[in-house]
Amino acid sequence: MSNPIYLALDLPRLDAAIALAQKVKGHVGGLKLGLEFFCAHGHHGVHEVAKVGLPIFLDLKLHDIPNTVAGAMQSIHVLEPAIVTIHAGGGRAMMEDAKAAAGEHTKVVAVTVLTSLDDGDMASMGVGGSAYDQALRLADLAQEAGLDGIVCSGHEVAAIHKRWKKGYFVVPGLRPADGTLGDQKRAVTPRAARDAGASVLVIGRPISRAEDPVAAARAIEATL
Ligand SMILES: O=C(O)c1cc(=O)[nH]c(=O)n1[C@@H]1O[C@H](COP(=O)(O)O)[C@@H](O)[C@H]1O
Repeated sequence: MSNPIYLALDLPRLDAAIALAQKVKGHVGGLKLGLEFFCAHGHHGVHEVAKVGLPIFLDLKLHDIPNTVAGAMQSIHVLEPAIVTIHAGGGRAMMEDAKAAAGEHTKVVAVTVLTSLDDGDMASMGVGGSAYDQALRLADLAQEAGLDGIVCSGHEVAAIHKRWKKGYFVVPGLRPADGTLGDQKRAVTPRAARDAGASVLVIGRPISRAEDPVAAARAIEATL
């Protein structure tokens, strides 16, 4: 099985992101470029990081009216990302149009409930039920819309897997057993997420902020 870890390169500097990717590339299976990186470096930055030679996950979390999201998907065709994120909360028509506009080899996955949110946040946003309930509802909607998969926490992935056998499941909010949570509220260990059926394990700060990122990546890889 190929390495399921995608390293989140949430760094403001292009040279630092490339240097980190080069260092750990033997211990991760792909590189995730998110909003911090894309807003700073755009297409040029993606092309530069792609030279490291690993698949690119473009985490743009698109969320707008269907026409605008479809246009954005077309604008990133040329980057040939392996994975792109949109928000399931944009609704079924938005997800359908995003998938229709995506490149043939790009997996389009919808974020259900961010791993930085918990049941209290659901209540404060007027969402009925728990974060778990909402993640399952939005995963069903993403499946109906014909997407490739979803992003969810390690707490829901097993239940969603049961309802969507061929889905592609991206799980962030991962922390080693002794890791610092930071802003993540629904965290599990990388091993627990993999055992629950995650296809992709997104890991950022536990590697990028470690004193020795290579040792941290190796240690996580060894638990899988
Ligand atoms: O779409 C994502 O990748 C994502 C969804 C989510 O619910 N939670 C989440 O943390 N992420 C991303 O996953 C990465 C997690 O980073 P760390 O918390 O540093 O491991 C960040 O780049 C987030 O943008």
